[in-house]
Amino acid sequence: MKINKICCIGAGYVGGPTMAVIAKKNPNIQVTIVDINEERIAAWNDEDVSKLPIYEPGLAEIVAETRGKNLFFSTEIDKAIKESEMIFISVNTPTKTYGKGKGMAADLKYVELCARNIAEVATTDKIVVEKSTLPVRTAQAIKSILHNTGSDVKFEILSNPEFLAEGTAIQDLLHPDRVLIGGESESAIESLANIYASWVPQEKILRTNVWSSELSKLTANAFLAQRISSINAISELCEHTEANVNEVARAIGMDSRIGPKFLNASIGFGGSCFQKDILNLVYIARSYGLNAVADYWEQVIILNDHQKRRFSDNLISTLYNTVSGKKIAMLGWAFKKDTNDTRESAAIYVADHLLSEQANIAVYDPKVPSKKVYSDLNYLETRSEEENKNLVATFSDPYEAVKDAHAIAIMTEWDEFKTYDWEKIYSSMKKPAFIFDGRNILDKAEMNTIGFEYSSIGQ
Ligand SMILES: NC(=O)c1ccc[n+]([C@@H]2O[C@H](COP(=O)([O-])OP(=O)(O)OC[C@H]3O[C@@H](n4cnc5c(N)ncnc54)[C@H](O)[C@@H]3O)[C@@H](O)[C@H]2O)c1
Ligand SMILES: O=c1ccn([C@@H]2O[C@H](COP(=O)(O)OP(=O)(O)O[C@H]3O[C@H](CO)[C@@H](O)[C@H](O)[C@H]3O)[C@@H](O)[C@H]2O)c(=O)[nH]1
Repeated sequence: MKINKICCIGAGYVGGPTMAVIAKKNPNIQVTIVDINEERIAAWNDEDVSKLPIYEPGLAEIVAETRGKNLFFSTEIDKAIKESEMIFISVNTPTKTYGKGKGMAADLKYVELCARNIAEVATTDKIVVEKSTLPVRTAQAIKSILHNTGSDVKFEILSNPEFLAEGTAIQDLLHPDRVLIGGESESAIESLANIYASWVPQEKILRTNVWSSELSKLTANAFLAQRISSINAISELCEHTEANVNEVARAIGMDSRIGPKFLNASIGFGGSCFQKDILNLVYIARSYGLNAVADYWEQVIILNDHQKRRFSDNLISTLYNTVSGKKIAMLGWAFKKDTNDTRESAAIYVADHLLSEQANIAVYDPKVPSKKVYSDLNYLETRSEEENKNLVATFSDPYEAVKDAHAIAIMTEWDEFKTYDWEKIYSSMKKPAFIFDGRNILDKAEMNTIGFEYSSIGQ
């Protein structure tokens, strides 16, 4: 099928950047991104591209170049579905918070709503592309909804999982390691492959069956997260021996079979994907009675929770076993650098623990707005919104955030933290002045020379 018009349902961290790059690389295809969230669409349409709802290096430039030409953002979902030959479903698939599979399975209600919406309004044949991360065999459910409309409209379903990482989304999209397309219909697969072929070499476009494609996405995330839990497990052992986790990571990473990437010990991984997708994998394995498989992958999450808790426990015990009434400055709130996304950020859980110990928390993050910090904490429902308001303060100037603090906790590896005037910071803090570097970004010897009591992960 020749594709002239694409619709993407879901203007989020995946839909926005992915479609912007598809539009840039395919100027003859009209791409419309739709969403039920009016505020989000309005922000995508803001004349000032620095106000886009998502911060990603390079994104604003591409939106400025393509928006209004062949890239459009709209809330008119039905119209966009009707007009397009190809529809991407890129809505959120969070962990279920209710009913069967609560806390484990992926909640597919948004995906199902999209399928029903497409089934209801489509009057011409469509290729429907699963861009969201979905459990194995979800395409089957979408197919069943679409094929039972009673009309003679034909639907082909493809799985095309996205592998971009936030903070590097545009570079990942422009230079993907691979593009994965799972499907039954060769012509539908080639229609989608042609769109990517505008900039991705053919040998990097993999074609598989639908289920391999769906499972590959969950597996890739499980393997990546497993590496982090593995190095984090070793970091704890390093802290009890004379070993240094950075040196260990470097030494093992030079083995070409292991490789150097994704071996940074940390306060634990965050983000909207790793935990959700592994829990989903565990749930699927258990639902087939594969308990050994489920237990194996679940350990990646257990270790990650342990790592976050260990960080806050260590902070409290180092501060003479109490943080009550003490000011703890948290540098960074996003789950990683170069994004304004805070979903599952370790900072939220560390702050919550410290607040339960009656600490006063001062937060500075270069990209996360103040109201997001409060909404993340309020969402946990550990204490009243008023208490969170009283105990937590947010700052737009890092030097103000750290003033009179008993300790600094580095939660995100923002590059700017390395460039701060740490002598100035030291002189403005309470003494002894502690730094808990959850990202191993500062130089221990330099911090000790300034006078800080410096501790990091696995050193
Ligand atoms: N964030 C990432 O880095 C990343 C990377 C790869 C894959 N994924 C997967 O991609 C999917 C989307 O993730 P995201 O981070 O973009 O989510 P997101 O929450 O940022 O965006 C999803 C958007 O879908 C909209 N939406 C929900 N239901 C809708 C409906 N029925 N009609 C129209 N709009 C609807 C929401 O309003 C929201 O704006 C998830 O399955 C996720 O696992 C995410
Ligand atoms: O060596 C490392 C690498 C990462 N992290 C942490 O791990 C989390 C996730 O980081 P990253 O994977 O870079 O970002 P995401 O945007 O979550 O991307 C992951 O999740 C996406 C959603 O499925 C996938 O598309 C990507 O391929 C996959 O990397 C963050 O908290 C990082 O700080 C570490 O602690 N140590």
